[in-house]
Amino acid sequence: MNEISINDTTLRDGEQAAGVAFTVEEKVALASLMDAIGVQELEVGIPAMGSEEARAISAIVNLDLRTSLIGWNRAVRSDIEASIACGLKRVHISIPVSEIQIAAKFQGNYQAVLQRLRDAVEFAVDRGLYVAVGGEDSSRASEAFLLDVALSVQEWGASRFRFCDTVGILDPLKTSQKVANLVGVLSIPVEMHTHNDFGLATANALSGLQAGATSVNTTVNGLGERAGNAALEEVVMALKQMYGVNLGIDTRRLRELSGCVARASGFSVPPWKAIVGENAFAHEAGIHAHGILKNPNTYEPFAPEEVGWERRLVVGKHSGRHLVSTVLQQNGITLTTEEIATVLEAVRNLSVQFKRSLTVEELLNLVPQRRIAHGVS
Ligand SMILES: CC(=O)SCCNC(=O)CCNC(=O)[C@H](O)C(C)(C)COP(=O)(O)OP(=O)(O)OC[C@H]1O[C@@H](n2cnc3c(N)ncnc32)[C@H](O)[C@@H]1OP(=O)(O)O
Ligand SMILES: O=C(O)CCC(=O)C(=O)O
Repeated sequence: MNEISINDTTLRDGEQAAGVAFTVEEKVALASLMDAIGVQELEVGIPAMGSEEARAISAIVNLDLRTSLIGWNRAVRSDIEASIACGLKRVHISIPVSEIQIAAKFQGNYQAVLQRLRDAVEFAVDRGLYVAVGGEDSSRASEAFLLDVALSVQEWGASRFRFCDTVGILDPLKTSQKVANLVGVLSIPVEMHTHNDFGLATANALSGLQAGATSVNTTVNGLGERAGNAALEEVVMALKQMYGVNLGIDTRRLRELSGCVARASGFSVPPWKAIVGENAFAHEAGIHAHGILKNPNTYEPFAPEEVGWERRLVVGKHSGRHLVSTVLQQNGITLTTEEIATVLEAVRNLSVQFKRSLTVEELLNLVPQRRIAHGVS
């Protein structure tokens, strides 16, 4: 793979998730944390929204972070002026490229789309801005028109083209073909923007990178429109672990970042969420726990500490005698094989009754009293 960089859009597409509204303070805190962690670029929001949004973007600009900051704009001069007013030096200009979008927004007039885009790109380039262009709904666009738009903006002075799978309808193979075609004709870098409507956002983002894209839009926790975007933590860890690409991001703080975004967005992370979910490194099942106790690599793709977690072994309905006896021994109790079997039976019954795993205290309460006295003495 080529050199890759992250352009995280938690503060733009992430915040577009229905029901999410960050305060100025939250946007500033999240930008600062992502900067501290080493995310290379942040799409900070939409200056044309004005009021609080513009205030938040200006406040982030004033932090003078190491990370590059880019604002999202329509192909409209006043949007770009709003970005300039916030102090941004980099603008992303979006334009619909599929037939369905152009019909809905530009009465099917392709020439008008190109004209408006040219006007916006040249307006921004003339003002000395770094200009990136996004082909909204690239995945449903005709290949000829997509290439026409991408080559045109390259000629007009844009420095990057974003391939958007706006409604998340691609699979990794189709993504690879479409992105390879684009990369093949462009000399400017291609950025991936993928949505998760079929649960393929991360896979498609990685596929685009393998096909030659060099920048990727992510959001923390996969937050974003509808089913969300490619998750920062998934893309970063997949690149690191599967492809040996280290982006220089402090992955040990990914869990902390996830918690901050969960709190600010008001949406908690499901326990089974890859990388940052609370069960990502928890083991209850007997066969798994037995394996983990011998060698954690049996059931963990990488060490939990790498992303800020600790391994958890929990006793519950699916546990076996190895885990139960290990936890008891850690608490000074050694039981006979028969006694372990009895405790295990009780663990199963209680877990079903409680509909959850047991605390260590609850496990100890299942041990015959005389053994506890014996074990502790
Ligand atoms: C796929 C994506 O995620 S795209 C990003 C979407 N994000 C958002 O919409 C969140 C922020 N949006 C907003 O705050 C508002 O929509 C604003 C400020 C951008 C515009 O607000 P309003 O003027 O009230 O317009 P409204 O949102 O109702 O309609 C969108 C207008 O933008 C036009 N438009 C949509 N995309 C583009 C584009 N890429 N370039 C130029 N014009 C566009 C629409 O055709 C419509 O124009 P019209 O008013 O002439 O019919
Ligand atoms: O940047 C663009 O052009 C649109 C990005 C986007 O949010 C999308 O396509 O879903």
